[in-house]
Amino acid sequence: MATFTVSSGTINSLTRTLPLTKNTKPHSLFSLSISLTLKASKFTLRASSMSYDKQLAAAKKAASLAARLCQVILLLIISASFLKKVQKALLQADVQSKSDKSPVTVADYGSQAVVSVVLQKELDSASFSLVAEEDSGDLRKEEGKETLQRIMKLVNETLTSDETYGNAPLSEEDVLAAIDSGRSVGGPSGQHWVLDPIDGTKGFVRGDQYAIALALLDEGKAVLGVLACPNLPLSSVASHNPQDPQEKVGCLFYAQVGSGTYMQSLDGSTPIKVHVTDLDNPEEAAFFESFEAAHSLHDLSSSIAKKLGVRAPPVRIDSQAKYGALSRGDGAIYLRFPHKGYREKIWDHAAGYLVVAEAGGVVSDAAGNPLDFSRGRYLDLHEGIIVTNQKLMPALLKAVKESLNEKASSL
Ligand SMILES: Nc1ncnc2c1ncn2[C@@H]1O[C@H](COP(=O)(O)O)[C@@H](O)[C@H]1OP(=O)(O)O
Ligand SMILES: [Mg+2]
Ligand SMILES: [Mg+2]
Ligand SMILES: [Mg+2]
Repeated sequence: MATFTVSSGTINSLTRTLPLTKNTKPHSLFSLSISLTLKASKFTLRASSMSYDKQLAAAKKAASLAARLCQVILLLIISASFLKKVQKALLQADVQSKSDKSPVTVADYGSQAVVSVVLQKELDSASFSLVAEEDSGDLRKEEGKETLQRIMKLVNETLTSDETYGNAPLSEEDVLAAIDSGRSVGGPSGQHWVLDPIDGTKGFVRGDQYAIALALLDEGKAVLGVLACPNLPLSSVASHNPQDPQEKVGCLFYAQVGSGTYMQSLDGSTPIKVHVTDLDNPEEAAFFESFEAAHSLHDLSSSIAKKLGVRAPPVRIDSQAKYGALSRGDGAIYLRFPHKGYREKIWDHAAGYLVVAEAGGVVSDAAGNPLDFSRGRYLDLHEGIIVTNQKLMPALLKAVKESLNEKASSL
């Protein structure tokens, strides 16, 4: 039946527009089979989980290739510290500052261009919509010319490393256009890709954790989430020994709505299904927070952890790698409380959200409301974001509420 390829979002909008009157005879509608799907929520789920396989394959390919580009640049940046002054200065030009003072690198731009090109090559580019962090403004300026050439070279090398793309190099203009395809404003209808080409740029530049985070929204809901975490160990972060050269790093997490979360190595091992921890005693919980104190109030997190009775110190890592690590049970709680005035963006959470939700976890704002990705480029939130499993969430919400009240009354 044709409706098997229709997503639940499309079914909802179709049924909204069907001319249903009290005289409508069930058999007269093109598909009262569609209205049956509304009753049969199981079918709707199956339809939605079956519908995104092609997009998932494209998203995994795009994120893996972008990760390859980032790791090449990271090696150069790290080795720059061993090079002579001139080369060092050249490579430091790879890291620049945006108007909001946050860093951006040739890898952020290159990753965004690669993901945009791969998705458009693999899927129907006519209906392509991408909400992404970077834009080409600075690269179009006179002083951005050299950087742009470098990005173009890196993007072309990355794409030709995949034999399916042959050898048709992109021009500077193609690269600029690919980056700027990320200017979509998203919203509640239709399908939109959501990309953070490097989430955790500060971690990337330090050689620590970062992620390429790619999600697909359908009718405002996250239906696919892919997180490539090139520096995340394949084993638990809790037992990871960074001095051990035998320990493998490079994880690819992916989730499709209704189908669970899987992890494989970035170099292509067999995927394994992952699940959040089933811990119910907060005293044994490990909790994640930002490495950067400027990104999240560490004092507030420690007050919450104390109320819960958490004994272990926080695990501080950059980027949505925290969502990936939590989805496989490396830790039980992730707390994020940005400083006043900071507005969270959808690309910083959409992929991580689905990876955790499909692994059995819960992601909400500090008041317990689900995250709403349908409102454009920003997330409108109450205070912060909290993530844990179903069992720990009630106690966590209570501790968060108490700590926020204490903070408010101390001001
Ligand atoms: N002042 C800020 N407060 C909160 N988050 C921020 C701030 N500045 C940048 N970010 C974003 O926070 C995320 C990383 O946070 P963390 O590693 O602390 O979880 C990144 O998405 C980063 O953007 P970017 O994607 O540019 O790195
Ligand atoms: Mg940034
Ligand atoms: Mg980010
Ligand atoms: Mg980013």
